[in-house]
Amino acid sequence: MADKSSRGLADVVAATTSVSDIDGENGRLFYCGYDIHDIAGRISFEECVYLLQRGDLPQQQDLDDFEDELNRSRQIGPTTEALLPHVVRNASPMEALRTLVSSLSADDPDAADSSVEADRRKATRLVAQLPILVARYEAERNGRPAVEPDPDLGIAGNFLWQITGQYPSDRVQELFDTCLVLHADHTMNASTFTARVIAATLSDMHSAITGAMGALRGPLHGGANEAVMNTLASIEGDVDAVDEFVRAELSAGRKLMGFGHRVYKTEDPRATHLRKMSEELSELAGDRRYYEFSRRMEQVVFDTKGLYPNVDFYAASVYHALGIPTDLFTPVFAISRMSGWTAHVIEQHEDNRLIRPASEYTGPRDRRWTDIAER
Ligand SMILES: CC(=O)SCCNC(=O)CCNC(=O)[C@H](O)C(C)(C)COP(=O)(O)OP(=O)(O)OC[C@H]1O[C@@H](n2cnc3c(N)ncnc32)[C@H](O)[C@@H]1OP(=O)(O)O
Ligand SMILES: O=C([O-])CC(=O)C(=O)O
Repeated sequence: MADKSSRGLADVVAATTSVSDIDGENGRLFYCGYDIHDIAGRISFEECVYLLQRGDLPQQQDLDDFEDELNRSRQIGPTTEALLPHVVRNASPMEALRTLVSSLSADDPDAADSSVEADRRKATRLVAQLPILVARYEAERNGRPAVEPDPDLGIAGNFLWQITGQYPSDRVQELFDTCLVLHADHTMNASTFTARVIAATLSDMHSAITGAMGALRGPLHGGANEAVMNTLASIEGDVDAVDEFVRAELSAGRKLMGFGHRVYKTEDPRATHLRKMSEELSELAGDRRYYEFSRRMEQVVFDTKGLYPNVDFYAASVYHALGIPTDLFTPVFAISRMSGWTAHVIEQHEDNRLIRPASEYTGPRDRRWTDIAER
């Protein structure tokens, strides 16, 4: 007989992993044993991807080789190229990207192979291809040719260059790079769990990642960063209007996106970094409005509900200050989380068992069939 169900699988250990770990009571996050406070701002996103997918930080030569491999892996195949204009016309960014990511398998030489070596090659390609797909989406919907990636820039710098058309300063590149590091992995969050469930049927990497994209999109998960920005932008007036807005939302029983977390009982350690980055980038952009609104909102939500901001909260004002369009915020999350998802799929395939939990039946029992004419 199975244990009683845990609503939303809270506190259920659904997998073993050596990719990341969280101490929710003390607000700590670790990637492969490294404290996020120790590595954020010190390792590049490329190093972080290497760490998550291979378990150790790279030596300089490993990193150089890995960066070369990423640069060579950006190309989008003909199937996805052909599909791109159609989905851009008819679908919002996360819908379009979910479909485009799925289509990448059609031209992937390792599509049908789920060996560790093939999974690693596909993981590298997916990490390199997704930022290009987002940039291509943005160019296509604005009816302009895509900006070519600059070989001197890393993933973070290139993305900003391709999206905004402006060459980012070293400091702006560093800050966005740190954002990508901060979002890279987070144990058994909903999208990673989805990816692992799919991988555990011995399905392929692209199927698992397509499912993860679908799970990330929801506003209770990665979609919250876009919702936060829409909330901030909807508040009219000066910073004092935030108090009234928050109280009205909470007393109407509505959730404020960007607050609360299933695991953290204290501040999300990623929010600590993003808050500082939001202030610095707002200064650089010469517009502190959304940073100050965010600070006030954080204070009022804490005073009224005792809730802390999660990773999505300050990400909103950070991405806005970087000039990223609001509906690309969740795609940016996906660009980063691709590193964690792919690492988990590799880990699942390396030591697989089908994931098939039990359920607790709550419907009626012992019913008797009656003919349709008599129901
Ligand atoms: C990358 C990420 O995915 S981070 C999370 C991004 N999502 C969001 O920011 C959406 C807003 N937050 C939430 O909906 C939740 O806090 C979640 C989904 C993150 C966590 O959910 P759960 O652990 O299931 O908590 P649950 O939704 O049951 O909330 C517990 C209580 O706190 C309240 N609560 C939780 N979050 C919020 C919020 N953001 N605003 C207002 N109230 C909240 C709930 O209403 C509930 O109150 P009740 O017990 O009086 O009914
Ligand atoms: O862990 C979670 O449930 C959500 C989260 O913060 C993330 O995926 O980064």
